[in-house]
Amino acid sequence: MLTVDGLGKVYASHGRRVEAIGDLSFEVETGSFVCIVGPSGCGKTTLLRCCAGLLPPTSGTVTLSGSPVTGPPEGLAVVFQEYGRSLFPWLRVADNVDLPLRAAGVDRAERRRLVDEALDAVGLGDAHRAYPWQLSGGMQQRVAIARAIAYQPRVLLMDEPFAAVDAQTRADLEDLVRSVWQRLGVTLVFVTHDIDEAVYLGQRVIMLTSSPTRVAEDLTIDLPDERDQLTTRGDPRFTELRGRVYAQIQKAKLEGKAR
Ligand SMILES: Nc1ncnc2c1ncn2[C@@H]1O[C@H](COP(=O)(O)OP(=O)(O)OP(=O)(O)O)[C@@H](O)[C@H]1O
Repeated sequence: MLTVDGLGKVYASHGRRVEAIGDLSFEVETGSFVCIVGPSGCGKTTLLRCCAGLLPPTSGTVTLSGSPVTGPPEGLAVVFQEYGRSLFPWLRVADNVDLPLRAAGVDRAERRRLVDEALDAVGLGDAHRAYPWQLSGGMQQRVAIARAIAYQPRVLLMDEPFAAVDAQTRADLEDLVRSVWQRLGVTLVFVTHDIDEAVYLGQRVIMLTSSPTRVAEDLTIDLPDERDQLTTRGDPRFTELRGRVYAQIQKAKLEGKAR
């Protein structure tokens, strides 16, 4: 279980004070898939960074399986939006995927197996020896996902990972992430500004208000577990759910402007 309890974050530098997160509390059950949406600048990245132990909260706590998160916890992986900056350009694809396993002290044979398996899973079984800059944006993001999968995390945090790829690649990557989640049983927290994506992917969608951020609504996505781009997105219930999320985000934006 990942628990965010009374989380607050204020950035203060050079005399400027930004209350990015007001007071956030929610729980993510082990093995579940939760999407987080909210207006631009409402603190989604800040929230993920606090969950990943990369940023200390100003108030409140994040706990993972009962232990307070005070630094990057073991068994947690993050996939960021900027794949271009998250891969090392001087390392080949396989070495990029291998890096966290090496750091974790996994033995050589096991590392090779995990790297092969992860690259196969993302459809890059033939790209081991390529450099990241030789690949398209979508392929680079696949490498970043492979690196996270190979590490076999218990918790995977994804921060707008498909924002910079084209629509077709994005649909493929969405399905890839759902299949990885189903196969690995990982706890997945996925931040996106795309309402349709959140409803398509998640079992729950947590909607945030504008800064200072709170939970506006925590919506259960009661669509069948087996999802595909055509049937699911054509389901009248999908349209209802996306309408509800859209209305909530519009409300949050208007309230943000009125503040
Ligand atoms: N390092 C920082 N120092 C000062 N202010 C910051 C810092 N990082 C973020 N902020 C501010 O905190 C607020 C929330 O930023 P954050 O990036 O978490 O939002 P977001 O919801 O992820 O945004 P977007 O949807 O546009 O990606 C913004 O007002 C931003 O300017």
